[in-house]
Amino acid sequence: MILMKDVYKTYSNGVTALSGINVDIKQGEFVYIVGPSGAGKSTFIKLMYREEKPSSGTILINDMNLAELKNRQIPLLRRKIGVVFQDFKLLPKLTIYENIAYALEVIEEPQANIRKRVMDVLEEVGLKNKARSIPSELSGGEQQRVSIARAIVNRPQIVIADEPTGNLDPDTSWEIMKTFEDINSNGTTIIMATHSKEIVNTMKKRVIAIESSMIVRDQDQGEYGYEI
Ligand SMILES: Nc1ncnc2c1ncn2[C@@H]1O[C@H](COP(=O)(O)OP(=O)(O)OP(=O)(O)O)[C@@H](O)[C@H]1O
Repeated sequence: MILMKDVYKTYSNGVTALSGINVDIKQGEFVYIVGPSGAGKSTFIKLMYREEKPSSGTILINDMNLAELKNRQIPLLRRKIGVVFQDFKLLPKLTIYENIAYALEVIEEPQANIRKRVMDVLEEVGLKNKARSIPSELSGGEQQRVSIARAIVNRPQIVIADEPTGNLDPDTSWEIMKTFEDINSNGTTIIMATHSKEIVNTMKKRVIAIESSMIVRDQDQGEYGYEI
């Protein structure tokens, strides 16, 4: 379902962020990406949703080869993948409803379906009563739940998250992790970069560790493995 074969990524400034990456992630897996700052985790994630292109190698997402993907095909990929960021990336002037509806409008979902789909997903994350609020009226944890709702409103097969609890306190982080577990229990693949030792060690999922641009560990029911 997600396959990387001999993937390299060197940025235009000459920094090699990934070298010789080989990985195979099956539908329904929950995978943590761990490793020191600057190791290449965000780059690994950006390659999967085609924010960045590999310098060489093959990346297959459901048989779609991202290295060969044309720009006009990117919306097709984004229907399969939802993305959640540390800083939420909500549009500050739009309501919660509009923020989520926007994700459906850009993929040209028929208007008639949008209202029901947005309200359904807001119910799933427990924020139906916040539909008319704007992001600054919500707590950090609520804003992150909105961004998760936006990521899953297309019912993607894969959700990728780059340090989604990085700006949240421990209790709120656990609520967010519960939401990700619920999404995963419906068969959605989750790939999450994190610096949270406590979360990784408690959840006992597959752990891929990246150090200095290479995968140095790939364990089922793995541990965080670093002191901080
Ligand atoms: N757009 C870019 N242009 C040039 N170099 C970059 C770019 N993005 C990242 N890098 C470099 O690539 C390397 C890997 O960065 P990356 O952001 O993937 O690391 P990371 O493991 O996600 O780090 P962190 O845990 O701090 O978020 C770093 O040396 C970084 O400076």
